[in-house]
Formats: sequence, C-alpha cells, structure tokens
Amino acid sequence: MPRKTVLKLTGVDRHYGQGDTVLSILKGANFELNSGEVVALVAPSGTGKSTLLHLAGLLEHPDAGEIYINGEPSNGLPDERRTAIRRTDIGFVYQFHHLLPEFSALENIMMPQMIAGLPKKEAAERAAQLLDYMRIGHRAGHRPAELSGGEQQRVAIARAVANAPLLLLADEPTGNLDPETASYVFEALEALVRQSGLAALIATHNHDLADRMDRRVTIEGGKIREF
Ligand SMILES: Nc1ncnc2c1ncn2[C@@H]1O[C@H](COP(=O)(O)OP(=O)(O)OP(=O)(O)O)[C@@H](O)[C@H]1O
Repeated sequence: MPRKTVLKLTGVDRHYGQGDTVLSILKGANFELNSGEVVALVAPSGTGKSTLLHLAGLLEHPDAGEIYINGEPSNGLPDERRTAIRRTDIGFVYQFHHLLPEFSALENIMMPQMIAGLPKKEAAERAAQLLDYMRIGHRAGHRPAELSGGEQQRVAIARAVANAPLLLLADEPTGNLDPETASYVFEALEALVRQSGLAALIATHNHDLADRMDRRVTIEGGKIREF
C-alpha cells in the first residue's frame, strides 16, 4: 500500500493563559505521520501530549502554524467541515473508555457508523465483525458496566475504528489497565491498526509498549522530537 502523509503539523504553537501567566506548550512544532505507521508519543506528564492529540484531532485550534489532515489544511475550515473530518477520518481512544453506559457493546460500536449515515443492518454487521476481531464477540450484548476493563477498552478501540478512519489518536489507551491486560489490549489495537493500514499516534507512559511501535517521539522545548 503506498504511504500517504495522514497527519502533518508545521510550525505549530499552542499556549495557555495570557500576559505574565502564559504557558507555552508547543512552539514551532513540526511532525509527520504516514499511513501504516504506529508512533509512540512518550513525554513527561504536563509536557503537552494531550494538547498535541487534541490539536491533531481538530478538537483545539493552534495559536500559529498549520495542521493538515490527509493533505487538507485545517486552519480556517468551518466547524462543520472540522466535525466531518473528525467523524470520517479520525478515531479517538482515551484512557477511560467513554462508552455510553446505557448501550450494549455492539450498539456502542454501531453508533458512530449510524451518525455517519450507514444503515442499521450494515452498522451492526461491521460492529459484530470488529468485536469478533477483538475476540469479544461473545460480549456483544453486554453493557459497559458488565465488561472487564480490558474488554471495555477493546470495545472503545473497535468503536474508534468503526468508520474506517485514516488516523487513530490514542491518549493512554492502556493506562488504566494492569500490565498483562495492557499488553493484551495493545496487541489487539496494534493488529487492528496494522491490518487496516491506518496511521496511529499513541500517547503512553508504558515504555514496553512504546518499544513495540515503529517510532517514538517526545515533546521537548515545545518541539516534537524523535528519540
Ligand atoms: N485548557 C487549558 N487551560 C490552561 N492550561 C491547560 C489547559 N489544558 C492543558 N493545560 C496545561 O498545559 C500543560 C500540558 O497539558 P497536557 O494535558 O497536554 O499534558 P500531558 O503531557 O498530556 O500530561 P499527562 O501525561 O499528565 O496527561 C499542563 O501544564 C496543563 O496544566
């Protein structure tokens, strides 16, 4: 599969606060992520990992610079277009699964597909396939509270890729799990990412998991550096 630059940041600045209390998180940050690449984002707490993921996911605006998703510059795009890009091109996984508690595992995975306009039957078929792929097909009818932490996180991963995005952004996706479960869930995540050829940027404090990814990047002095 030919590689495409799915995410690109050029000269990105992001700061919080103003005047004397300004906190500069990113300053002239550049970064590229290609399809098929799984990249670890490993940096100390508070250096801006979540900020970077929010910017890349078009959930926040940079103060300067440009963010391209699949070649399209995002500055100045109307909110509807940003939302459409988020829905179709980007999947998110968080530390805590954020599944909808009143819906089953299957329904949670159907939801983004139906919002994107897919008929219910097709959404259910795809959701069932993803659950099987994550080896939790037998838990399809269970609500999040009836699932283990590792199972919940696998449902969240399946939901994130349900609309076949180009880019997966994960913020400590295994941070809430014991090491053995974390390793198992990460394996499932990695297999899914590799099989679908999407680009993934995964923030983690877990060096063992980071070692298994293609590259590691960190945030240092407001820049994104390889290490
Ligand atoms: N909306 C905001 N307003 C003000 N400061 C913020 C805001 N969001 C984040 N920050 C600050 O920016 C810095 C970077 O935050 P961020 O959440 O990106 O760090 P992180 O590397 O993801 O940390 P952790 O590993 O602890 O999750 C922190 O000092 C945080 O307090």
